[in-house]
Amino acid sequence: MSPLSWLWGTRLEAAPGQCATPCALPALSSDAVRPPASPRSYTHIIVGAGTAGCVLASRLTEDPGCRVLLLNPGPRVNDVLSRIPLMSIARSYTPYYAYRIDSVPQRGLDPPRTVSMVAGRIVGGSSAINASVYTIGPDVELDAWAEQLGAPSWSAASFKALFALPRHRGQKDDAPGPWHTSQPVEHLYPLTRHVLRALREAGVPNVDNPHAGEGGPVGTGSFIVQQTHFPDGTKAHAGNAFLTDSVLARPNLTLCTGVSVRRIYFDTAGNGPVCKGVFFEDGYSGNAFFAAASSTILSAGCFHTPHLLQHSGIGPRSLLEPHGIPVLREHPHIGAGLQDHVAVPLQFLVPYADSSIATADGIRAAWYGLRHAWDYFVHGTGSLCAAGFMEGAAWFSTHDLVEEADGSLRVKCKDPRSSVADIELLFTTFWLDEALPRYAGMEDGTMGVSGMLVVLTQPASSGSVAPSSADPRDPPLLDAGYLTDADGSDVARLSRAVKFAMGLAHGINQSGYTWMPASVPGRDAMSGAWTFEGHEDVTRDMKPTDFLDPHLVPDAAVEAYVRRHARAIYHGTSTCAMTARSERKLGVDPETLSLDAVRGLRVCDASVFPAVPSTHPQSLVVAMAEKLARQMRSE
Ligand SMILES: Cc1cc2nc3c(=O)[nH]c(=O)nc-3n(C[C@H](O)[C@H](O)[C@H](O)COP(=O)(O)OP(=O)(O)OC[C@H]3O[C@@H](n4cnc5c(N)ncnc54)[C@H](O)[C@@H]3O)c2cc1C
Repeated sequence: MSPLSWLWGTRLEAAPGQCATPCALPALSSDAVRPPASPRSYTHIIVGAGTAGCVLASRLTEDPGCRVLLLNPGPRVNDVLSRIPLMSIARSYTPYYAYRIDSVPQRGLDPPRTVSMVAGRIVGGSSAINASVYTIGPDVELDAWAEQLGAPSWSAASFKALFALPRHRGQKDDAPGPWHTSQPVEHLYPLTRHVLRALREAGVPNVDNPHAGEGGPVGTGSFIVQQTHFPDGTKAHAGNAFLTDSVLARPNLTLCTGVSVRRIYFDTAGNGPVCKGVFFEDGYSGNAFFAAASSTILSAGCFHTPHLLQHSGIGPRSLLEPHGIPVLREHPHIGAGLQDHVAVPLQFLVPYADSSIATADGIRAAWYGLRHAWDYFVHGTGSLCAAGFMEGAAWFSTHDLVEEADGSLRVKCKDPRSSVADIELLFTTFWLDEALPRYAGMEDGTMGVSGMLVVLTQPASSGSVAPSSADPRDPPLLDAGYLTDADGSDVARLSRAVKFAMGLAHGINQSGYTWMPASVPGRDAMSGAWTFEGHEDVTRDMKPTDFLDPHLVPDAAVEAYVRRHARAIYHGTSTCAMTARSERKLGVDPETLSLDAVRGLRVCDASVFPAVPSTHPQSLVVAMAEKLARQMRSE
């Protein structure tokens, strides 16, 4: 490989030979509503070369008799930055690589505000720009879905062989498929060690490998995060793990990048709509094209899959008619049910050397970069492997939180493998604000910053995806419905978890390690003010570390902080959810992933999950796509 291609990789945007670029198909007028007389035809069209789409394309084309067209708006990118886990996530801020759509103002937040919702645009989709965290949910969660859906194939036992099992560094690489995961960080920042000890003492056991052992992955435990990496430390995502150069060279696979599907074409002549193909548009020339197939799979992700269906006349009448979109088949649930993990960031000051602050600190950044580049390129380890600077994590259920006689909160869980966590704590050695502030307290350069995300992984709230206009090019209206559940359970559980987290921080400070509050309830990170609104009398005599003492912090201050600071962590799901076969409620069939009452169309991406899973979703998206591909090949 030449140094230049090592740096830049090969960008497939319309590469001759590998991409039947739109120019190889006859262009149509941009307002064409009917397909040409003899369109180019494929066995399957896959809409979206994202996480699920890449797996499906790779597996389906193992059968040489099947011809697949894979369509994606963004290019295939394999330059050096896309391979370094820490750098690849930074691309989630750039429109060329990622969609960033502002939600409608979230009325559950105070004050109501928009929240940026992010999804991958390049080949590999969100898996190519995400934080690489690899988690498999507890068996009991999938088993509950299987029962709720009346679909035995969703049980944990049928998924078991489809998950990549994480290995530790140094272990033999025996991953069953192309998807690899590992615990990349060999040296831990001191904070992570303190946090793991504090968690253990508070009842959350330290687990070496949460995915190993009998009875499935743990639902209550604390550990070093596992991330999707190849053995050399390079980021593994669906695009580079499943769509390798040799897969792309298959004559029966056509990857077409730089194009967006604008409408699904249905034949309505017979008994119900039958999907016959898709209209798509070249993002560069604006030309429109049509391709036909007997089977179309929508894998455009939880925002764009329902949006595309709605613009094709499949969705709730009440959302389509105001925009003049003709209703082909009313599907009241398409676009409903958007769920996401919602997170509350707490931020702390730590000794400068125990933080990754140096990466953003002028001349020190160069030295830091060189030191960590050495670790990464020579040993395949270190901070550049830890996307989001995440080292430690913990899961537990708020049902297991009990208040001790001294008022502190502890986790008491009888069987760590039989619980489904509704809280995840994620520890980072960096700040968590998108605005990258300099916190009050860091001015003299002796302190760095670290963060903890308190994540609600089983929210009761949900929202929706809806068309914003008659034009499918306009981004959808996204409403995540954060913290809007009627009985307020989301805020209540998050607040309890924030109190537990503050107790951890308080204990760490008391043990002698400096973990000072920077942004916590009662502390305004930017102004440096310490106060509880309406409780100024309490605040007056409090030292900074007292603001971590859950006994001194009023519940109302914690709840106010939760509503003020809650943010997305981009795990959206459930906008075209599977529904139980017995219920006869229109949705996606759990056994075949076909859309009810429509023929020739399946949905395979995070939008089909009946609810957001309790752990990070990419492992389940990949396993589901593997499962569907096996099933389709045996049909
Ligand atoms: C910033 C970020 C960090 C995350 N971190 C983690 C993590 O650490 N661990 C984890 O497990 N999960 C994480 N996630 C979530 C996880 O990556 C997603 O849940 C998962 O990858 C979704 O897969 P998908 O196949 O449903 O959709 P995607 O992977 O998003 O794929 C959708 C594809 O469809 C394409 N598309 C969209 N519209 C059209 C159209 N009109 N025509 C054709 N193609 C179209 C898109 O370009 C994209 O390639 C993160 C997500 C983000 C955004």
